Amino acid sequence: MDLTFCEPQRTPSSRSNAWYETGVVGLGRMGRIVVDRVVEGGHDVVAFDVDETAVADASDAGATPADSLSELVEQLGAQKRIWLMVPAGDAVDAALTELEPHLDSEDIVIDGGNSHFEASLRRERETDAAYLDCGTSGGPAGAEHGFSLMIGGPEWAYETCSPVFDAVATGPDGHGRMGPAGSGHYVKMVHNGVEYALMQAYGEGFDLLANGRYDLDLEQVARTWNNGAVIRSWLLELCEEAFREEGSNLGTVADYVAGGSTGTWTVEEALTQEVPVPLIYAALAERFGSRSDRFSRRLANRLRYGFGRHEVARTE
Ligand SMILES: NC(=O)C1=CN([C@@H]2O[C@H](COP(=O)(O)OP(=O)(O)OC[C@H]3O[C@@H](n4cnc5c(N)ncnc54)[C@H](O)[C@@H]3O)[C@@H](O)[C@H]2O)C=CC1
Ligand SMILES: O=C(CO)[C@H](O)[C@H](O)COP(=O)(O)O
Repeated sequence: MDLTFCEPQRTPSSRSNAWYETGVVGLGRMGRIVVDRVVEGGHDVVAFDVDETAVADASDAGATPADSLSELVEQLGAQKRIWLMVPAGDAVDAALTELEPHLDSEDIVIDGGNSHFEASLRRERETDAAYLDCGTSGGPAGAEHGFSLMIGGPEWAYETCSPVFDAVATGPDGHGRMGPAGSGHYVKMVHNGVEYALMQAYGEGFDLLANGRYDLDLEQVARTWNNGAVIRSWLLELCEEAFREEGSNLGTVADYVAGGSTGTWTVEEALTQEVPVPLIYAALAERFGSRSDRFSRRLANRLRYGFGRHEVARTE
């Protein structure tokens, strides 16, 4: 396995450990939490989103509003630190393209979204600023306790931004520099693969309990497991919450799971590295399989008739 990413050769002409202002771009579910926690941490924030209402709300929460990216840059002054929390993909490139004429090697851009690590490597090469790829975990629930931040990029930039990472994360232990450019988003990609597999494992266990020999209260099972059991976890607490709010049979919750991009990247990378990840792949396949009638199951149904004259189950 050869995963030798090059450390960026650029270094700023002068370093500063002082924290100035943080620009936050993208004020949705996650970006707004970044704003709130940075403000609560005693730092100044300049906030921009293409959605004017989101900017006004962030302003009410103590951020300085910006009507455009160029206004955000003007308000930040020298040594800009800009945290992108926009959807992965085109929105990141669009923001960077607009920011780029205003950036130099003293500036730092943090991408806190779920970007593919190879896109982050490209962006790190293309920008004049120091680029930190920051995998973010904790979801909107992180508003209260903070996120877990997995960060890749130059060490000086990571150290410079540490006060703000302390504020956005659960604390100093809630963030870490994983390594050079790309490594933050690489670790987050694998994190999401693990997330898929854990969700699948809990799902299968509760499926058997829901359809097994006993009439069980699954909220009670989850609560009991969450108190001291080997398999206790935050995802299991979310299972407990789901059964409490939806009932043991999950009520009207559909047999359909959206998402899938980060799990797909994990499986693709595992194939490239020839590392077996059968659980993560199975979880991803189950997710894809939830989106339509399973052709493979329908064919198996018909093939049993072919070889054994077993009755074919039909929809009508
Ligand atoms: N929601 C979650 O649980 C988690 C999300 N993430 C990642 O964080 C990133 C943001 O996710 P969310 O906050 O959930 O998305 P969201 O959809 O709630 O918010 C995205 C915000 O970005 C704004 N936006 C889009 N393009 C923009 C642009 N060019 N300039 C300025 N603003 C722009 C939108 O108006 C919106 O307010 C994504 O990459 C996501 O994958 C990471 C971990 C957990
Ligand atoms: O990163 C996350 C959690 O850790 C996000 O919630 C992400 O959207 C989850 O991935 P998917 O949408 O594929 O389920």
